[in-house]
Amino acid sequence: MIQLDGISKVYKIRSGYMKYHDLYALDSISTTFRNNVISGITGSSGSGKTTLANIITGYDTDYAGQILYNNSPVRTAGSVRYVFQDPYISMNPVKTVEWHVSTAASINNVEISDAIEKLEMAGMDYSIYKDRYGHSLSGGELQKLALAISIIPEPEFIVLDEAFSMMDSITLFKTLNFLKQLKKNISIIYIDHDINRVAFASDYVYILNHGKIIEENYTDNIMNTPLNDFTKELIKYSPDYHRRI
Ligand SMILES: Nc1ncnc2c1ncn2[C@@H]1O[C@H](COP(=O)(O)OP(=O)(O)OP(=O)(O)O)[C@@H](O)[C@H]1O
Repeated sequence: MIQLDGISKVYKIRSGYMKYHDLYALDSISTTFRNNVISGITGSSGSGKTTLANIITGYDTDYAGQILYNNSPVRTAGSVRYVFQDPYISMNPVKTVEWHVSTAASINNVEISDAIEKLEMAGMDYSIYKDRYGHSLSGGELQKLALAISIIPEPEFIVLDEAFSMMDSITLFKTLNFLKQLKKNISIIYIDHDINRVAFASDYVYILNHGKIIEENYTDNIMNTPLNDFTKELIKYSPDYHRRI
């Protein structure tokens, strides 16, 4: 369980010569991400999703408020893994798939056969991909590899920040269904700006707007009886063939 208590993140934005104003990327967020569920976070561009992911994963430590990981302010090493938006940054382009998998296995003291199994579960055939270099993989393939690497150590939580944005719809469908198997062992925070994708994958949904959680609820409640006007807009304007103009 990850509990956030009054998390705020302020950027100083230059607004003229020697003049600055405060931008609240996150504004006093208090909530809980429970174990063994898929928690979906959505909201418009700039609403604070990546900022929140950076803080939960310990990537950004410059914030106000407190975070508790299973009731402790100290995050156990490796207990929360982060899958970034951009796999071209997180995966090494001049190393092979075999190198990525074996390195993740040895760093985390995992049998190579178990690490390969994780890759296969994430939808990559090891025998086909093992000699491929990072630079030769497509964005979607790299994103599958990044997901597999994140689950090799069996962390308590993974935080997926737009981590499947380059996948085609069939691969995405299979990957989101795979998350549903994963959640038995790994708790998941899934961030996506598309509320329909978040609703498809998640048990519980958090709506971020201007750095605040303006609504959170079980997925069916959010999608069928949204309370906040902004949530209603996110649903209304999410692209859907049946409502095309
Ligand atoms: N390093 C920075 N300096 C100043 N402002 C920043 C910085 N990083 C983010 N911001 C601002 O903080 C706010 C939240 O940004 P964040 O990247 O968390 O949004 P987001 O919801 O992830 O957006 P997107 O869906 O477009 O990735 C935005 O207004 C952004 O411009």
